[in-house]
Amino acid sequence: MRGLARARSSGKSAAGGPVSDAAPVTALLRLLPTASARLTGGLAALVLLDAALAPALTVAIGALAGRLPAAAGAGLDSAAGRGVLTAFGVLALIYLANVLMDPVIAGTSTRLARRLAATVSRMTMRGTLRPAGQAPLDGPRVADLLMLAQGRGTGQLPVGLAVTALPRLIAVRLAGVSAAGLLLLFAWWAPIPLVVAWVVMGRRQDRATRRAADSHAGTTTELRRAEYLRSLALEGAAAKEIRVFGLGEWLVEHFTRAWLTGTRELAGRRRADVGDLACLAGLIAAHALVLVPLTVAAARGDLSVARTTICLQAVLGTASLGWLGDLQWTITRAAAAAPAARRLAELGRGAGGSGLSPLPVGSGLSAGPVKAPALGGAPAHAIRFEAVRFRYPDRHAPTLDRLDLTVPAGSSLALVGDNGAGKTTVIKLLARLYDPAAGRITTDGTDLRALPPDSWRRHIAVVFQDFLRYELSARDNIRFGAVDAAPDRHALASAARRAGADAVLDGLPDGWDTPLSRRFTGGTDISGGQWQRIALARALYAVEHGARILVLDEPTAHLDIRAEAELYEQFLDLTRGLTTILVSHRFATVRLADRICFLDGGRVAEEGTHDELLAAGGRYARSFSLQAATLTGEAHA
Ligand SMILES: Nc1ncnc2c1ncn2[C@@H]1O[C@H](COP(=O)(O)OP(=O)(O)OP(=O)(O)O)[C@@H](O)[C@H]1O
Repeated sequence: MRGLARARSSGKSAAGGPVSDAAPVTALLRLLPTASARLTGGLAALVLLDAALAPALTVAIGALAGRLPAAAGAGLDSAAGRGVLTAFGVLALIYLANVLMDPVIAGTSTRLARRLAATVSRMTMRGTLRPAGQAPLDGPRVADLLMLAQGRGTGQLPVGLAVTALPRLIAVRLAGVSAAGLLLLFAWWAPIPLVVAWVVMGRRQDRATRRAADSHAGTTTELRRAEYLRSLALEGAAAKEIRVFGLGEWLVEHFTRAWLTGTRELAGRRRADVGDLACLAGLIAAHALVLVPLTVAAARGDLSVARTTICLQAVLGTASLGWLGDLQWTITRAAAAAPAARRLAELGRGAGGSGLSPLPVGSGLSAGPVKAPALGGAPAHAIRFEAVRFRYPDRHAPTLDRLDLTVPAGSSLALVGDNGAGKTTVIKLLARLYDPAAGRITTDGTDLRALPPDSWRRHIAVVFQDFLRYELSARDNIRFGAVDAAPDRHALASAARRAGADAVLDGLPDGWDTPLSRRFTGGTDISGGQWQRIALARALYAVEHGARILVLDEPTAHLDIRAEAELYEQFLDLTRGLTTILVSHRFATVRLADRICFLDGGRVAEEGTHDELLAAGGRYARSFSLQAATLTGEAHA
């Protein structure tokens, strides 16, 4: 939230783009019609009606009280008595309407709250998914916004609660306004001191609430750490490691520490100071200023019983213009998701928002969509990295530094190098998750930045090192390789067979429909190697639908020796006609490639076939011998 506060003062979104500056409640009010214009309109009408009933009730009580003295001795069948009965009847009707309004308003606001929660999630998801590149999503500021938009800030309440509380707040405020108006029955000046005193007091306390809300949200980096540690303990993914390494107590302790640090400012209660006491004194003085002359006028008979009763109720009613404690607190804390969602919804909008750079001026190519290269967009000749320089935003040193690399179309290239050499980064740049800071990447001479990222990506099928294990059906896991295409049973079966995933599917209780997670009914967990085959099948399904560049980042990492050997046997079949990039530390895998590049210091240090590189006796040859010696040693042991 500190990021938000800074962004507010600079007129920029914490998420990067320019957005309107909106306090939580204002942002919430703007979102409501988006959630449902019909329900918002209906709710506004109900709230206005409800607000009108409050002064009507006050007046009806006054009218009844005013008729009671005349009817006291005359009996109910007298004209005065009938007047009392009529006044009572009207009062009862207004009261009944007042009582009935509550459930109607509650029902309408609950329906609107449901819609709003969906709208906030939709805006957040769309905004987060919009940037074509990954850069706009990196960093703690977006992480803070995401947490707030999901209602996971500390002490934050579900956004729907703001909608259910808001009508009550508005009704109470309007009742305060009408109470102030009724005081005009006594004197034109009577509302002024009470309204001023309550409004000043209310604003003061409201500011203090906002400060507390802002300060607690400002610590979200620490609170996110706490949240992360808690989720590690409570969610299944880390259960094995936590037990094996005995991390349980460490997690509990560090969670507690992060939580307490993060919430310290929130926990610190505000003490009453001189300003508070002055406000209180002003409030007492304002009441005295009105009540004393009101009582005197009533005692002198200058004010009728009915008017006196109405005015006394009205004096008490003006308190609704002041601080409404829990109600305001609830709304402020629940509405915090609204500005965060609005800011996230702006992600990726405007120049540079995609996180990808436009084509440099003078490059000779238009920045708009260009005619796709031959073979439906896949390279017919080569993909080239030309003097590519790239640095991650939070890093000082470049990860790639004047990297020159050629991948001839239809051939396979292996990237090797030490941990952190930049192999995966090369893949990310090729998939345009990031763009180079300098240099360019071309496909048959066309700069990738001249191609719409989405259509370029259709030509690429990737099995990332940390590929996703979707907790969905096996079919969906594979179909996601070409999600826009109509599901094609033959293509699915062919991709599964080529990836060696058919045996995995045969073993599933419900075949293709089995959810690959025990968290879902009928679901099951599968092994790391089996997941790798499913991920490979996903990439091959993309190939079945036209992708011509296949990227395999550590394709054999989870495979057993037999499965690895099988992959080698099938390698030519799997990659035939494709431009293939292999990233691996396993030289047995690497040597299958037509050419091998050894990355070091952000550029290509050695390049050639396996035999050429061995003959050169450089880093590749030394790494290969080391691995071979280790494996031989293991075999002899
Ligand atoms: N999102 C990121 N933000 C900041 N730095 C990153 C990010 N991703 C990678 N890096 C850094 O960039 C460098 C290259 O990482 P990369 O993942 O490309 O290496 P790699 O050669 O694939 O490594 P490995 O063999 O360990 O998989 C590393 O120093 C890494 O810490």
